Amino acid sequence: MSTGHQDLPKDAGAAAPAAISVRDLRQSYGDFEAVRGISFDVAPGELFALLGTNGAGKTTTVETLEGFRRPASGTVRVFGTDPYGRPAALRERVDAVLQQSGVFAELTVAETVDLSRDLAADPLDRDHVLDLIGLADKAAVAVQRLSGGQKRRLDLGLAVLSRPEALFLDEPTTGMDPEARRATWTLIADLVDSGTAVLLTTHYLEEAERLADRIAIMHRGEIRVSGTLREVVVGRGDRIGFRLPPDVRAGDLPDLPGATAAVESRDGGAWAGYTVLGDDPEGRAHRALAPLMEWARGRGLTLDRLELRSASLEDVFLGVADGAAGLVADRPG
Ligand SMILES: Nc1ncnc2c1ncn2[C@@H]1O[C@H](COP(=O)(O)OP(=O)(O)OP(=O)(O)O)[C@@H](O)[C@H]1O
Repeated sequence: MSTGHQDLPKDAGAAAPAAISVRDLRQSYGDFEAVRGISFDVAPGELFALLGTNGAGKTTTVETLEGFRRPASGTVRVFGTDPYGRPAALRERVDAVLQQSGVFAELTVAETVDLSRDLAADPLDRDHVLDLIGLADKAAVAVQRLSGGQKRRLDLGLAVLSRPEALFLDEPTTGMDPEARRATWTLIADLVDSGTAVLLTTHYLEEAERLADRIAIMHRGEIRVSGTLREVVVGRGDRIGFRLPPDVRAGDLPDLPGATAAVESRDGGAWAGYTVLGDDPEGRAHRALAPLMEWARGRGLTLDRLELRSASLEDVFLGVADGAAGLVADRPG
C-alpha cells in the first residue's frame, strides 16, 4: 500500500512538508506566456482549488505538475521530486483526472478498471471502486456506451484505485448530474481526510466552497487572489439587502457605518443593497444592521425580504474577472 506519508522529505521549519510545490512557474506556447510566475503549495491532507477564467492557465499548470511539460522557468516539485518526464518514483504515488480521458472505448467498465488495477501496487478491489463511483450496474457495459458524466466517474475511479498520495483533478465533475457531483464530492473529501493532497481545478464555485481548504483564482496567467474561503471573501464585504419600501427613495436611505448603499431594479421592483466593509469583519454586519433597524422602526417601516449575507466566492470571482481584485485580501507574491 502506498498511502504511508511518514517517508516524505522533511522540510525544516514547516509543520507539514508540501506534497505539491510551485515556485515562480512560467509557461509559454511560442511567444504567448500562458502562466506568468505563480507560486503555491499543497500539503498532505489538503485540497487546494485552482479557479480561474477560461484560458487563465490552470490546465497548463496541472499538466506541468503531472510531468507532461517542462517549466519555461521556475520550479515545480511533487514530494520533493521534479515531475517532468513522469519519473517512476512519482507514478506510484500520484494520479490524475485530466481533461482528456485516456481509456479504450471498446473495453468494458470492469475490464478498464482491471487494466488500471494491474498497473497499481496495491489497488482497491474492483467492486469497491465500482461502488465508489456508482457504476456497479455498468460493469459489463463498453466504455463507449457510457454517458459523458458516467465516463467522468470512471476516470475518477481509475485515478483513486491506486490510493494516490497526491491527486490532480482537472474539472473532474464536468458533465455530472447534481447527484453524481455530490457523491463525487464525498469521495474526494474522504480521500483528503485520509491524507491525500488534492489539486482541483473547477468552474463550479460551489464545488470549491464545499471542498477546498484553500483557493487561488487565476486570471491571464497570474494568481490574483488566494487564501482560505473566509480570507478571500472577507475583503469584498458583507451584503444587506431588502425591497425598497413604497414611498422611500434612494436618497432617503440612512448612512450605515462602513457601508455604501445602492438601489437596483430587479424582479419588477426596486431593491436596496448595502455593501459593508470595515476593519472588523466579525462585527461589522451587526454594527451596520442595528442603525438600519432603528431607522425602519422610527419610520414605521417593515423591510420586506431583508437579507444579510457574506460576499460569496462568485462575488470574488466576478471581481477578479472584471479586474477589480484589488479589494481582496492575501495576494501571493
Ligand atoms: N497547446 C497550446 N498551444 C498554444 N496555446 C495554448 C495551448 N494550450 C493552451 N494554450 C493557451 O494557453 C492559455 C492557457 O490555457 P489553459 O488550458 O491552461 O487554460 P485554463 O485555465 O485551463 O482554461 P479553461 O478554464 O478554459 O479550461 C490559453 O490562452 C490557451 O489558449
